[in-house]
Amino acid sequence: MSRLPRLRSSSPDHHLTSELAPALASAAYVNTRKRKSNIIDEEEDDENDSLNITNPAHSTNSKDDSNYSEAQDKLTELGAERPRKVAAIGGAGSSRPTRARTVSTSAATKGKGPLGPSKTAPNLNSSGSSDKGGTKVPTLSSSNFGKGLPKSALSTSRPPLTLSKSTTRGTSAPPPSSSGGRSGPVRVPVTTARKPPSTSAATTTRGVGRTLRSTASSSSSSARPTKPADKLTTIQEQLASLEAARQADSARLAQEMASERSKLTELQSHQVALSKQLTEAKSLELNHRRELITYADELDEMRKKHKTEVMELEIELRRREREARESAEDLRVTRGDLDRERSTTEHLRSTLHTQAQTHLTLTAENAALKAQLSNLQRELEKRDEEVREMKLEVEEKEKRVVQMKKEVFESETIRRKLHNMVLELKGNIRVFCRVRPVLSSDLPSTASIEEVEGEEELETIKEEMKANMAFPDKRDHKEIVLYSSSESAMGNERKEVYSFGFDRVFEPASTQSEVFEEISQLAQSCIDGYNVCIFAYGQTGSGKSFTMEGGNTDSTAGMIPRAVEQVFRVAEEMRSKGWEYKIEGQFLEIYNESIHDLLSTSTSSDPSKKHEIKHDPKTSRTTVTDLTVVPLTSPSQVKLLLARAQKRRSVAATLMNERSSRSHSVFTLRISGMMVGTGSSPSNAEAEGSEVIAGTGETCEGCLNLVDLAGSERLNVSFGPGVTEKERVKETQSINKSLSALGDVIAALGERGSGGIGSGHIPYRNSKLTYLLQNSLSGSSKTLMVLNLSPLAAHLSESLTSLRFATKVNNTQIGTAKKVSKTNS
Ligand SMILES: Nc1ncnc2c1ncn2[C@@H]1O[C@H](COP(=O)(O)OP(=O)(O)OP(=O)(O)O)[C@@H](O)[C@H]1O
Repeated sequence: MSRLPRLRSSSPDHHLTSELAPALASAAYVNTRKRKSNIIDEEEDDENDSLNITNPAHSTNSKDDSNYSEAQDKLTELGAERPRKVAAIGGAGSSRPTRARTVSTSAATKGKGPLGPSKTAPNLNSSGSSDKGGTKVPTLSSSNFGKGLPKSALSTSRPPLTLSKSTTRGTSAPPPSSSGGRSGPVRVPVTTARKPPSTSAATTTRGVGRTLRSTASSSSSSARPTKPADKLTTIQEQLASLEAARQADSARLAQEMASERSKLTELQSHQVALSKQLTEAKSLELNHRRELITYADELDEMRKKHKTEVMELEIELRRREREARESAEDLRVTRGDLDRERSTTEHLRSTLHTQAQTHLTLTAENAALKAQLSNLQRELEKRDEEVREMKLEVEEKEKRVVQMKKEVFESETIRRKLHNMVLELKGNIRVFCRVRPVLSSDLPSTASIEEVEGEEELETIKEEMKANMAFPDKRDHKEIVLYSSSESAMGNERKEVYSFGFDRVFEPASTQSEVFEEISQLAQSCIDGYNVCIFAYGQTGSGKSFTMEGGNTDSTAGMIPRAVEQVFRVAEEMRSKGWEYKIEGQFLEIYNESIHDLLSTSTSSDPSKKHEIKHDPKTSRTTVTDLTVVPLTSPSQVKLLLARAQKRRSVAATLMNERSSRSHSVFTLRISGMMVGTGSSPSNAEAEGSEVIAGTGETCEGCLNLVDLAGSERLNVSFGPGVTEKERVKETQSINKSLSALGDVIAALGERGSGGIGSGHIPYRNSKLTYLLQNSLSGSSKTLMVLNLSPLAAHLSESLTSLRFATKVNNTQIGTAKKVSKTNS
């Protein structure tokens, strides 16, 4: 860049223009004259054709004028072109030469810019159009022409030549630049400036010819009839004047041609010199342009490099700024952390202070605790000593427990013996008497409850219905007295008193639990391995079923559920004493001397099933074939069995009406026990942790029979309307047979026990009932008969019969009961 001014100063415009202008002007002039001469020749030919007049002088003048004009244009062009090129180099700076030339050309065409009209253009005076004068010849003014040309070329004594500006040239040539401030040369358009003068001259010449011809023709046409000779004379005069003028011009032009030729020679030598200078200038310009290109390339390179560096610096700057921001953020965070750390440190200091105080306190407490610990250790040692002593004591006591258990076992055996002795002393067959209360159902239909107004009246009626009974033994409850009055044959009232004594008499107000309290001893005997048989004897409606089965509530539960409950309870108690028990139950009915299974799950009784009674003399065990035997695991299970049996009896009752009153039902509870010892069985929970007592293997099997006998009445009072005579007779015979057989068996047992006659035979086989209860009625069993009595006076006779039968049984000595047991040892 710094070298550019130097280039501009070394090539000033004015210097190059002053050197080139003369040579260019002469060269342009020669070329222009050559071309112009050809054009003039052509125009002269045209004029000669139209006028048929040959005028060499005029031809020469026209050719010279046009050549001069063209040379002037060429000079103008050359003079304008050189400064333009130099100006382009100096002014454009970095612009390339070729490009500058192109721009200059277009600008010259438009007549604008540095290549506008040159200063020489205004010097070309236009001295009017040839159209006006018609004969005016264009002249070149020497004063104007001298500018821009070498003085040597203009110093000729050539007459002033006035270049008449034609209308065509004036309108087509561009006007002088209005920007006047520009000092560059104005280029005259070459194309338009070259031809119009000659064309104008030719046109003028041709116009003159045509004018002459038209004038001649018009004058000849108009004057011919009048003065043709005058016209011809006028024309000849004009021709003469024209010829004189032409000759003068020819002479002048010849002189000028000579001077022009010498100028041409001089100009050619100048042209050669200028060509050399031009070549040198071009090479210099080329070098400068190369340098410029090189500098421009270097400049571009430097600019790119600079731009790259600037960009890198900007990136670096942004990176530094970002790092600065990050550093500032880190600094802020670090300050925050530092503040927090300071506060934490403060807090820790205060905590440390507190901890130090706490440490002192704890140290003091620790010392105290150590002292306390040593005390506790001493105490612990003392306690350990005590524990050891207590362990020894426990061991001693455990030994005592084992010893006591053995004593319990032995005492249990003794208890059983004593219990059995007590029962034997009481008698192996005992009789209880129970009188049921008067029920609302006992009231006559004429005195139903609804009709009875008050409780007292009801009680009064009940008292009136009662038989005259008394229970004089208020201490032992063993006596019942019945009073009856009858008329004798003489008509006198005969009062009779019947006193009966039994093992226990239960008044109407007695409860189920009071009755069972006496019976429970027999249940205990059953668990101990004795066969027990409990009868409920009495007329229909006397309360046999109530006594044996009872009601649905716990308070009204009968002997069967209570006995079962007690058996389970005692069996559980005996478990801790080394005894394991298995309990089974069966429930059958004897009706018309045939056995029916009341626990069968079939809906109807199978007549094909014949239940037979079998006795095992070795085990003294009685079994009934095809009878359902249910293992019992809980007392509540018995209630379900009783309900099932009741259901089957109800089904049978629909067929035979009140069959329960006309049949014997026997519930048998079979209890099998074994002395397995303690700890030998996982189910013996109480033995865990205690010393194991080996089982003796002793077994026992008891059988508890709870019998609800058929109604003992011998009259047909309770038979229903649906019972046929034959059935009635058969039922009555069966009941009488079985009950009398029972009485016979008891009587036979009594006789054998007392050593009387017929002691050898016991008629068990006379009825199914006695045969079934053979082992429970023999001397090896305990038998209890509960006599149920109706309290009603209407049933007094039957009550007396029952009391007499019971007394007979009660007076029987069956013998000594035997325990059914085996000992492995
Ligand atoms: N001690 C009593 N206390 C209250 N009610 C009783 C008592 N004894 C019996 N009964 C009632 O008397 C009625 C007859 O009793 P139950 O059916 O037991 O007589 P039964 O002798 O068994 O007659 P059947 O021989 O016809 O079976 C029943 O309604 C019963 O509830």
